[in-house]
Amino acid sequence: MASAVRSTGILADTAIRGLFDSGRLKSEASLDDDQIQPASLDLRLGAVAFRVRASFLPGPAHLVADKLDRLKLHVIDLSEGAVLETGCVYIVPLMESLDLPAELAASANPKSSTGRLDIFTRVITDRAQEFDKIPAGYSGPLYLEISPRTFPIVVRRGSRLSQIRFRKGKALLGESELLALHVSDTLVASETPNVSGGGIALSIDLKGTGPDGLIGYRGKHHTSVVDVDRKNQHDIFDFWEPLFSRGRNELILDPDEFYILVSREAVHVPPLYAAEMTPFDPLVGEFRVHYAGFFDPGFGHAPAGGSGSRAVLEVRSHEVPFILEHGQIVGRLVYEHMLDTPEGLYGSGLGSNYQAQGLKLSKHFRVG
Ligand SMILES: O=c1ccn([C@H]2C[C@H](O)[C@@H](COP(=O)(O)OP(=O)(O)OP(=O)(O)O)O2)c(=O)[nH]1
Repeated sequence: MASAVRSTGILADTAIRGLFDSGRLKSEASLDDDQIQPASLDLRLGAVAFRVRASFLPGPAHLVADKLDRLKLHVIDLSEGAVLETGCVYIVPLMESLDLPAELAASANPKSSTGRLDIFTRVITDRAQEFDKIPAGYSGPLYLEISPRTFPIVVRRGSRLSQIRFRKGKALLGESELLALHVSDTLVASETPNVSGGGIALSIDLKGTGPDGLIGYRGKHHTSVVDVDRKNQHDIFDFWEPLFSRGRNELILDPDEFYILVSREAVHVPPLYAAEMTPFDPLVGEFRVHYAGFFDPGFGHAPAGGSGSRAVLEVRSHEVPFILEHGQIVGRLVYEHMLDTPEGLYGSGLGSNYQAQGLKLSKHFRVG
């Protein structure tokens, strides 16, 4: 594999390990074996959760801890596991903390498994004016805001709901670079690739691929709890209602319901790139696609067993019912350069859960 020679880009697994070795990244417990991913680090919950009245940003003059002193309603011990209820907002200090050098910034995103469970999460830093953005040179603790939307969840100290990427300088591909990469490496398997708005468009599949015409799932209400740390644990149909195309090629999104749908196109992230899904602007007011936006290097990459991987989309409509049509553009993938070649690629022996996926619910569910 060709190695990257760049001065800007997203840090790969080896460099993330290097951040720990040099004390730029710290954790109150030793790392889990699979915590470092090809282009990101999973963040772990600490031992307590603060139930707060409402979400907040500390703003430039405040530490999160000061705000918590004023806003906390209740402190929950996570050492043996605890239920976080839907509709409530919790703040959890994370085990990992940062002491970034001046040239390194970072950004956070829910893990795909977290997004697929409709758990709203955002990372907050001291003096933050934005969620999920960690400014270059940040030194201090990290906190996670958690608000389960559809299912109550069980979490515990060490649960991994969110992930962080480290970035040196500007790494984003411009549109001409993106088009050239698409021509050489087929990023999105479409006969008419749409490169615009800084990304390459993804559209929705509402025809269904299998003989039964399954197009997606809608989250049920008043379910049992989902344990975020247990795979293949819950029966799909206790939590999800399957949706079928029945020849209509469209889906009416009900307000305030949560849907898992899938992209029409297969997606590919070559090894020297990392991608992120962003909303498609003109439709932002009508519905929201995805919470979890990071796509790993190697996702959908044939040598890493990824041929044909679709993007799973987390969709929620806002105020009014909205008709989604087959082939409608719902998001864009933006690509960034990696600073170095990852040692491991998504899907290649890393225990990845979603390589070569079609329409796939989170790893917590099983059929039957
Ligand atoms: O909205 C999204 C976000 C990500 N992905 C894909 C691409 C990504 O590379 C893969 C895994 O994402 P992530 O690493 O966030 O998932 P995870 O929950 O940590 O699962 P894994 O254990 O497989 O890494 O899922 C989607 O299909 N839809």
